Amino acid sequence: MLLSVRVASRPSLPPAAERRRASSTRRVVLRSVHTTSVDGGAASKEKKRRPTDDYHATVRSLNSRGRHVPKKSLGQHYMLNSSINEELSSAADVEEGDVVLEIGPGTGSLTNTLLNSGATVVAVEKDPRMAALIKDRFGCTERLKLIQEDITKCHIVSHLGPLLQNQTPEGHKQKLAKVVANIPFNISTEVVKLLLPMGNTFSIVVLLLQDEAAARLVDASVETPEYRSINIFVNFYSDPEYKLKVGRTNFFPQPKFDAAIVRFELKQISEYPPVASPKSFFSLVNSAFNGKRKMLRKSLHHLCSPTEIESALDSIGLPTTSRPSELTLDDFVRLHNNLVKL
Ligand SMILES: C[S@@+](CC[C@H](N)C(=O)[O-])C[C@H]1O[C@@H](n2cnc3c(N)ncnc32)[C@H](O)[C@@H]1O
Repeated sequence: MLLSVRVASRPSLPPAAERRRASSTRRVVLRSVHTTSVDGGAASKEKKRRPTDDYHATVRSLNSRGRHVPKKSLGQHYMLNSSINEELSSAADVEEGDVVLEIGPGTGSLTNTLLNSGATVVAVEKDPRMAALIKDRFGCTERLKLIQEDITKCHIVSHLGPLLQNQTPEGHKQKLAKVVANIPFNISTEVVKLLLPMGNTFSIVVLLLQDEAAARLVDASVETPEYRSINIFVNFYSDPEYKLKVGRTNFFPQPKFDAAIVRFELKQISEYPPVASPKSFFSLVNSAFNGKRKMLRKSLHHLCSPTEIESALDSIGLPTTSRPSELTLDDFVRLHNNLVKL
C-alpha cells in the first residue's frame, strides 16, 4: 500500500501568520522513537534526545546566519515533516551503535533523527553554507562527523572505515554501515551507481528519490518501456523495495515532483550473480541497451560476430532474434558467461 503524507505547500519563505496557518493544516503522522544512549564514552554525555524538527525549525534554520536561499543547482528541497525522517530511519532499521552515512544533511533535520536513534552519523555536505549550519547546530556532538565535500568525489570508505572498526567488538566480523539520505534528485542515478556496489561497506541504503524514478528503479520488468540497463544493475547488486510515497508538499521549497522512500538491501560480493568480471558484464549490458530496440545480434556486433551471438542465445534457450528488453538479469548472466567462453 502506498501512503502519502501531505503538508500544505509553501512556495517561498512565508511570513509568520502564514507559517502558523501552514502548520495547522499539516497532517502529520508522528511515530515514537526510542533513543537515548550513545556509543562508548560519549554515551553518558549525550543521553538527551533532541526535539525533532518541524516546519518551523526548518525555516528557522534557513533564516539563521542570514537568509539561506535554497540553491536549485544543489537540489535543495528541505524536509518539513519529521515523520518522514522517522520513516527514512526506520526503513533502514537504524538502531543504537549503527554507523550511518547521510548525504546532504542540509539543515540537519534528518541528521537529528538519526542521532536520536543512537547512530553515529557521517554527514557529507557539498554546500559550505549548509555545512557551517550543521557545525553550529551539532558542534559538540561526538557522534557526528561532518565532511564538507561533493559525495560523488568523496572517498567514503576512508571516512567510514575507522568508525566501523571502533563499533565492532574485537574478534567479531566487522559491522557494516548504512546509508539514509534525502538526496538531490539530479544526482540520484550517480549516487545509486556509486553506493550499490559497496556491499562490503553498507548493508542497507535508504534514499528519498523522485517518485517516478523510484518506481522505475524498483518495478520496471522485462518487456516494459521503463526496463533499462539500470534495472539490471540495481538487481545485480541489491534487493530493492519501494517503501513509501512522499508528497511534494512535504518539502521547502516544493519540488515539481513527488518523492518516494526506497530501500536497497545490498548483496555481499559472494551473493552477486556468477560473472567472471562485473566490468565486462555491464559493458555487455550497456551495449545491449544502447540499441534498445535492436536485436542483440546487431547491437553486440562490436563484441562478437552475429553468428556467435545467435549461437550463444540459442544455447541458453532464447530466440536468436532476442532484444535486450526481453532478457532478465539471469538471461544476461548466462549470455555473458556463454560469450566469454568463446
Ligand atoms: C534535498 S536536500 C536535503 C536536505 C536535508 N537532508 C533535508 O532532508 O532537509 C539535499 C542536500 O544535499 C546537498 N547536496 C547537493 N549536492 C550534493 C553533493 N554532490 N554532495 C553532497 N551534498 C550535496 C544540498 O546542499 C542539500 O543540503
